[in-house]
Amino acid sequence: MTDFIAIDGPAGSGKSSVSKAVARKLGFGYLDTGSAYRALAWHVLDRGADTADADAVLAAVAEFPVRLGLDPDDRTVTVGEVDVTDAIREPSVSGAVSGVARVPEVREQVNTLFRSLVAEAPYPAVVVEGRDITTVVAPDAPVRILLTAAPEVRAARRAGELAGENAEAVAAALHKRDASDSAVVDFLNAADGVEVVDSTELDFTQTIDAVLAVIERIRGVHHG
Ligand SMILES: Nc1ncnc2c1ncn2[C@@H]1O[C@H](COP(=O)(O)OP(=O)(O)O)[C@@H](O)[C@H]1O
Ligand SMILES: Nc1ccn([C@@H]2O[C@H](COP(=O)(O)OP(=O)(O)O)[C@@H](O)[C@H]2O)c(=O)n1
Repeated sequence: MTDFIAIDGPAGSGKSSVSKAVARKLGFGYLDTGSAYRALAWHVLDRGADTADADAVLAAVAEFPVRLGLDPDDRTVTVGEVDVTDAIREPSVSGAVSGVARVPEVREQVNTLFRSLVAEAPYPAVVVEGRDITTVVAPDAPVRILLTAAPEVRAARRAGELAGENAEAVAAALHKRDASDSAVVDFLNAADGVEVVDSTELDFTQTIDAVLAVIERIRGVHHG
């Protein structure tokens, strides 16, 4: 059985970059669950529909040929024949994604996909990051981490990535998305047994080391 290393947290807390680095370091797979929600939002928009329309979202998810890899060095995402890797990071998709994430049938369908990708993974473990991995997708995972950082620090990191975008607009969009998303699943408070890593005062390398320390401690305890 492939182990889940479950990591949740709000936007810009470092989930993707830190999880990827940890997976590389340990020779594990990496699954960015947010990219599935983003790809579905892209798919809804591509069909000329609105993600606020739950019926349109359900129609789109019924025909949603998404492909996600587990290689931490290849973040390619495709929908059918279309490579959407870059398009799903566009502000238009970020602004629309919470609409698809709030539809329960969508969550069930993508969760089934995530569990089967991990079950069939050619890795001893997969670092799976998102919002509800520690609580819904893999509540029994041996390692469960909530990665947090102060809101202004998260907004500044995301604005730094989106060069050319207005920093205040990026911050406002990020906080609005967190508010919508946290009404669906709680990723601001750690569930019982979930370890908190707060990266507010840590640089990137220190954050990776903090996550590795949690994994090594828990897996060390489990496997002697
Ligand atoms: N501890 C940290 N210190 C400084 N920058 C960081 C830290 N962790 C992540 N970053 C940077 O912040 C940005 C957002 O991180 P990302 O991994 O995309 O977050 P998330 O997946 O949670 O939205 C990236 O540019 C990343 O390199
Ligand atoms: N497990 C997950 C992962 C993402 N999502 C949704 O997908 C969106 C994009 O997730 P993401 O992880 O790519 O976002 P960032 O934190 O990278 O900005 C979130 O804003 C949520 O709406 C979710 O609902 N559950």
